[in-house]
Amino acid sequence: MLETILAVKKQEIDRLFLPEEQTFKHYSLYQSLKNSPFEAGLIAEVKKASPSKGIIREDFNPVRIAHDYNEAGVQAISVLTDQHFFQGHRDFLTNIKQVVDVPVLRKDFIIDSIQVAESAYIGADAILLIGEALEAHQLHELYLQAQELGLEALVEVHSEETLEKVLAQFTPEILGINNRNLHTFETKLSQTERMAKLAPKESLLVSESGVFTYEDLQEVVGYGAEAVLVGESLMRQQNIKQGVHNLMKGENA
Ligand SMILES: O=C(O)c1ccccc1NCC(=O)[C@H](O)[C@H](O)COP(=O)(O)O
Repeated sequence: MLETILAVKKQEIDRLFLPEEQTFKHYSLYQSLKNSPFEAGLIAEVKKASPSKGIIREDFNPVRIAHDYNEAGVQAISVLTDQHFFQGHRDFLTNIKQVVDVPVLRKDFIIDSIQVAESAYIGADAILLIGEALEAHQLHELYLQAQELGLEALVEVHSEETLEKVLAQFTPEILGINNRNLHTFETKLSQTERMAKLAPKESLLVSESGVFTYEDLQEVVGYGAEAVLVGESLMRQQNIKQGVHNLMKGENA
């Protein structure tokens, strides 16, 4: 699946145009996650559909969802901007940026410098860079480009092999462990346990995918995660604010 997504992404890049320049207020993802009042920082995702689950939320108003996340006290909002596989759009991010005062992460498959520039143009505070999608030197170049443009990067890896490859090049400030294997879609929270042992102490560790409940949150925090990235579980909640509360504090709190 990852190869298919990247092949489509390359075609999109050939047709990509930059939108008009706008000014946006910036928020730091790292600082926001570090200062979370919960047991871990929460990056709450705006995600209508996915290759592994199909449509996740029929009643999908991205700005309303992001507004509710913001009111619920999340530390950051992740916005899927990929259209083809996730039914996202880059305009979702720009529109969301107008109504929230937390950092906004652009969730897409970034493999080219023009997409990093585009991310700054559309108002992202941070971008996702996927270790499995890039050579380590390319990833580092895009990371440095993002920094020059005032963006942070969440550097995501799934396997030990990819983590070693990235760390041989540089130490990311924010390191995501994706519990989902992007080739098979198998998702195990124990991936965070395995990978946390190899992660540098200096990196802020984010556990991504497959976190559904407060018990799941406690499990990955126990493995060393300082933040979680959650999509499906929150997107299936009718009441988003209650969903954030239940996830971060437990249903009986
Ligand atoms: O979610 C998918 O099916 C997927 C498939 C292929 C590549 C990436 C995919 N997801 C991106 C993500 O990393 C998740 O949206 C994110 O970590 C949240 O996961 P979840 O809480 O399990 O929705």
